[in-house]
Amino acid sequence: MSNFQISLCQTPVADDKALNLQTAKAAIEMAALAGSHLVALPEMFNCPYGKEYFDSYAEEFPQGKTIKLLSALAKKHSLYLIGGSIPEKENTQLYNTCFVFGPEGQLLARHRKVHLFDIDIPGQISFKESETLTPGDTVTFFDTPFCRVGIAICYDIRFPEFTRLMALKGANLVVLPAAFNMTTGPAHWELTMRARALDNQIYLAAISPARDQTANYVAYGHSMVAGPWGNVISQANANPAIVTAEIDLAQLSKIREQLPLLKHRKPEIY
Ligand SMILES: NC(=O)CCC(=O)C(=O)O
Repeated sequence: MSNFQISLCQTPVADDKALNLQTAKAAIEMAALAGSHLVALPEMFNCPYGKEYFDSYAEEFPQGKTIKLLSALAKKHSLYLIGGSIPEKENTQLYNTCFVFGPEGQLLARHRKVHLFDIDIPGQISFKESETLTPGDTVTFFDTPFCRVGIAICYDIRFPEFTRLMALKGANLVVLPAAFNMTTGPAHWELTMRARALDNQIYLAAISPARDQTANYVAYGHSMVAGPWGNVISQANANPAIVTAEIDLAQLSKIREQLPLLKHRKPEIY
């Protein structure tokens, strides 16, 4: 099969974890009804994005409430469910983790954010994930009957080598649960997603929470799918939304034949 449909659920995130789960469940159900084969949620979709929240919202695999819900929903709707990310606890460590479940409800992948978001732009935004979170250390994929899918989380996308590795290992789609902010979002969100898609001639799907101006960390929104030509296929604004797009693998192959960027690399020189 060379075409399949994906949906990105740009859900709002509240302080109330149970409400966040209800919101995610309703969005996944809508995406399933729309006929999507793969559905994805935003970064930290069950928890406000702030280091003071991570520990109390964190869950352990496999018994965590969010984790069990994601597995059950993937099975119920028989789809690939990329569970955004949640704070995950293992022993005493906390991670920013994406759990991926397949159509039988089975765990297919677990990506722990590798590049922690530690930035300081005076007067605008300061954030230090490394004060509470431990980084992961793997490049993460899973296989579907459609194509291989790579997973990264938000700031991971800033590092071109990371996405390039996924493309070289055969990922045709990279899914990125993310939460850019109101400083870097307008400046870099679309540019970065399109650049990673174009350089690697892949589809790139980035999913943000909806914007909440009253939150401590205001997410940019604008969940989007970029294509292998570097084009924007579909993009939300800042409001809650479900972004649906067709992934056309024949088109991807055609672009790679006509403009064989990956074949023309000279790694022996660089
Ligand atoms: N949650 C994150 O990793 C935020 C990354 C971000 O905003 C950026 O500009 O990069």
